[in-house]
Amino acid sequence: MSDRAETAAHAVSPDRDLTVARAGEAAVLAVLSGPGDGHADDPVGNGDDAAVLGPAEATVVTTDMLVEGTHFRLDFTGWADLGRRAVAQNVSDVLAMGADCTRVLVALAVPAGTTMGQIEDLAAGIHGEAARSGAVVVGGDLTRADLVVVGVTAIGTLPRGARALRINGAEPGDAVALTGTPGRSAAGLALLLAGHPQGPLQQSHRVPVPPIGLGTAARLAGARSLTDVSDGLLRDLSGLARASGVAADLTADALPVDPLLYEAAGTLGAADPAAQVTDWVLDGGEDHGLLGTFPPGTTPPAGFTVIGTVRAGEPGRVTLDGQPRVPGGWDSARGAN
Ligand SMILES: Nc1ncnc2c1ncn2[C@@H]1O[C@H](COP(=O)(O)OP(=O)(O)O)[C@@H](O)[C@H]1O
Ligand SMILES: Cc1ncc(C[n+]2csc(CCOP(=O)(O)OP(=O)(O)O)c2C)c(N)n1
Ligand SMILES: [Mg+2]
Ligand SMILES: [Mg+2]
Ligand SMILES: [Mg+2]
Repeated sequence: MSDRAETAAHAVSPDRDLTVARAGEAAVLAVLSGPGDGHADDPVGNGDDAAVLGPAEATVVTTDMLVEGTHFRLDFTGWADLGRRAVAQNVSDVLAMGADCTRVLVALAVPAGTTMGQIEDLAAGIHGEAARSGAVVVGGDLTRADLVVVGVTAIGTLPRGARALRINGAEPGDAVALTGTPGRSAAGLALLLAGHPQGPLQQSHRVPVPPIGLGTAARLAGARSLTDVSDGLLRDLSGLARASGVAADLTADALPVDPLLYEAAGTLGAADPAAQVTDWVLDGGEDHGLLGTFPPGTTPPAGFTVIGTVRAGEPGRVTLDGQPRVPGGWDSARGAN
């Protein structure tokens, strides 16, 4: 079979000249993922936060890149924070399977003029964040490029017999629950873009803090589904709901809102501060909180806030106080929506 024919076998877009930006993330990933069923031994193939390689090993594995200009700017983020963030956002996908991270590999591309001091700072961030997560660095790659790219592969383990927490396990009647306060990273980026370099929200943008241990805690508490919020609360909840074949209803009053977001909206002179805060909370992304669903009769672990419920309905549909909400957030092929 020619390369062309193999690609066409699982391509969803008939138009080879379409740009990725026009096609959108879902179409690009459908082509890149191939049949997507994974190896016959694997409890979870590609398509979730991380794959689970089986049968007996139950090894969880995931990879995410940080690309200069797309995910970070070196005038906003120092090298140590960049290293921490690259590890943290990958650990987050391991936690989201109900697992703990044990090992990471780091693929690094840097311009020729990068200094050893910068590499030392990057390494300190990488190893520091790995240690915080209970993981060690076991490999990587180094090459020269015009832009800085930090690609991390994170590996975790699930105890023998433990079930992975998928994005497709939510059922009507489940409570929807979230860790942390969403929107901090997006508000921090807005402040940085407006010329305010220092502050707790800006630091949350530079380095998200995934809740180590809470993926496992959610699994032990009986969670039926789990993901991490990288692209936006609404977008990631809608994706989980679609994969589960259910709808979800959020209650605005139940959303945990960091008061610093109102302060940021004021600093930025937002015309409608409350609307700006809601936008950050619902569509911000990059906070890497854990978002999951818990069946009736279970209690989400400390650190989770219940923000809504799952019901039978159009798969992926999300409402806020009864009103349908179209997710904004981030599409990896397009950028911001
Ligand atoms: N280049 C690729 N080839 C194959 N699968 C991919 C590729 N990029 C992403 N995927 C898969 O698509 C799904 C969504 O990816 P992504 O949006 O990066 O997940 P996350 O938001 O959890 O980091 C994941 O299951 C991932 O493994
Ligand atoms: C300079 C800059 N511009 C814009 C953003 C906003 N941003 C970039 S990627 C992203 C979403 C997450 O990225 P993605 O690669 O889709 O992560 P994944 O879902 O794979 O974990 C957001 C909100 C940013 N972090 N930095
Ligand atoms: Mg994820
Ligand atoms: Mg990813
Ligand atoms: Mg991710």
